[in-house]
Amino acid sequence: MTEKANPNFETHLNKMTTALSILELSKSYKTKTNGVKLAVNQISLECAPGETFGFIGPNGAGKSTTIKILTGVIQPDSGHAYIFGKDIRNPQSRQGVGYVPENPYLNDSLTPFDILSCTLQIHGSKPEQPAKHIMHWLEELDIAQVSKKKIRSFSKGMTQRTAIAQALCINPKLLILDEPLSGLDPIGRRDVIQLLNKYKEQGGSIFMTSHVLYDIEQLADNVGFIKDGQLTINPLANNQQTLRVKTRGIQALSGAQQTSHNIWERTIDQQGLSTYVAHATTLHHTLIEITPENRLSSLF
Ligand SMILES: Nc1ncnc2c1ncn2[C@@H]1O[C@H](COP(=O)(O)OP(=O)(O)OP(=O)(O)O)[C@@H](O)[C@H]1O
Repeated sequence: MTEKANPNFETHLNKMTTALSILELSKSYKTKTNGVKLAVNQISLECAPGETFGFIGPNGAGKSTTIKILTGVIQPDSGHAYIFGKDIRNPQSRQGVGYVPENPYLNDSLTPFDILSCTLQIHGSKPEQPAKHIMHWLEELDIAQVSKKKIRSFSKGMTQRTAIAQALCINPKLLILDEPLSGLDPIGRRDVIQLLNKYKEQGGSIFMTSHVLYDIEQLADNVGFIKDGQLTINPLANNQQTLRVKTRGIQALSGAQQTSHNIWERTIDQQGLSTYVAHATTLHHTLIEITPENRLSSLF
């Protein structure tokens, strides 16, 4: 596509400074009953360099469809997207972009070492000592010991680790991650979150989906909530933090639920906290804990 053919050319020029920008992107599918399903409905968003954008929404909301468009797997019906100012219709835009798909498919006759080696070549990435560089990333993902084993013998978690090493080894200018933590055990999840935070600290940009909202809250600077193909940016921006208060006592507390014997829990906003705790104390309750509620979960 030429610049002149793009009706949003002026906006496009402004987007040269963003890691990712999406402008009124739409995609529909034909349904089995000859109908049309609008999977992505005129969505627009921006992810600045060095920013992590969390892209969340329920099953079937349009997340993977958006990611497939960005990664060139499918074409949009209309709209535009740019990676560091390059139109995604140009495959060059994806040079230097690390991608972890949902359920990564890796050629199972290859080894992690082969896969990272091919990936470096495809992206024109030329580390000084390629073998050492590859082993560094396999060590970071804790799969160095199986670097020469074929993927076909791997568990889901090991395959996922290989896909993440593959995305990171090119020193990516942008990471596009579709459920990157799925299939990982708790230690693996913690390690990968640490790696992603390190990548962020070094100025990396991330566009990611996750059903684990806690992970998004840990990593994302901005959040987009998509439902039925429609996107809301930072849906909780003006909401107050809510808190979960747990107390122990015999008497019932108004608004609280008894979750086990003599244990009472209630979600409350910050403003109401002191009154509620004072009320609980009057009724001889002991405060057990106050924890921040996962605010994003309230969107679902
Ligand atoms: N190839 C396809 N053909 C027809 N419909 C499709 C196709 N791919 C996705 N859809 C439909 O488009 C909508 C969006 O699907 P998509 O996979 O983008 O959702 P998602 O947000 O990634 O969901 P999940 O969280 O379950 O992965 C859904 O209604 C889905 O059934």
